[in-house]
Amino acid sequence: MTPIIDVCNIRKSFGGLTVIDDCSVRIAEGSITGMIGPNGAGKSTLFNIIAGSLAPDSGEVLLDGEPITSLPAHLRFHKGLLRTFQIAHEFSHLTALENLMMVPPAQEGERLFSNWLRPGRVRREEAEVRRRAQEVLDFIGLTRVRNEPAGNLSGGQKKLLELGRTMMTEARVVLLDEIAAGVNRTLLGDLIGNIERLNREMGYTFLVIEHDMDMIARLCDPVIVLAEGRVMLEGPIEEVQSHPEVIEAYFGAQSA
Ligand SMILES: Nc1ncnc2c1ncn2[C@@H]1O[C@H](COP(=O)(O)OP(=O)(O)OP(=O)(O)O)[C@@H](O)[C@H]1O
Repeated sequence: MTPIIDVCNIRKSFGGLTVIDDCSVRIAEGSITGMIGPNGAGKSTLFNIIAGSLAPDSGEVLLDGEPITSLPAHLRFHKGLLRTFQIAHEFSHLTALENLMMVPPAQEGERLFSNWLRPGRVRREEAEVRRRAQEVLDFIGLTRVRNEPAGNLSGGQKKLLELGRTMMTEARVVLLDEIAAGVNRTLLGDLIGNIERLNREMGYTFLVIEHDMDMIARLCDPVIVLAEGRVMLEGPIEEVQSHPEVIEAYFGAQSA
């Protein structure tokens, strides 16, 4: 397999507590890889280390074979590695369409100098961004609410819009952290359908942390089980779900 993300021997402690313990993970290009594990297993910490919002104590993260361990999150973003975020508070008054239009980095319209020197070009680029944003709304099925402030959207619609924001960039690897939480079943179906289409039609690789096992089962292959900051097991969901140690550590812990 060709790993697009290669996490090598990562360690991370908080105070005296070792949270990620010599952990190595490879994410295959073009996969939708799930990550599960009991509460406190270190999933979010590892995510933050991959996304660049947290520095490991040691170890290396590679993107396409290139070390990115010391790159800040915004530079990883420009390389196509990004995570979805809740629509930030300051964007909640902007419409769904405007939220998408805010995404492209280095918009010409934001540069005073180029505004002044090349207003025609700025207008053309803005029209192009608007057209792209409209296409994204059509793709994710939110055309109906294009002019609604994002703050008025339902939880599920906000998640779809977050996913849409990744389509306004040159995303290659998208990290999804608990996006099923608080989403009704119908919209969850839309969300899953869109993730599959982005994977199939646009070649996105996804890494998905999720407590919703139904979503993991429908979407992810392989599934990585993290426990106590290490990979306990990796494989297809059927294999993972029937593994005695996983039942004990994860499903046992959940049903307890
Ligand atoms: N900034 C921090 N400072 C101190 N301890 C932290 C910090 N971030 C995480 N931890 C601790 O690290 C451990 C792993 O947390 P993490 O959030 O990565 O686990 P998780 O697998 O994502 O859990 P959950 O499924 O509950 O979200 C926990 O014991 C948590 O309390």
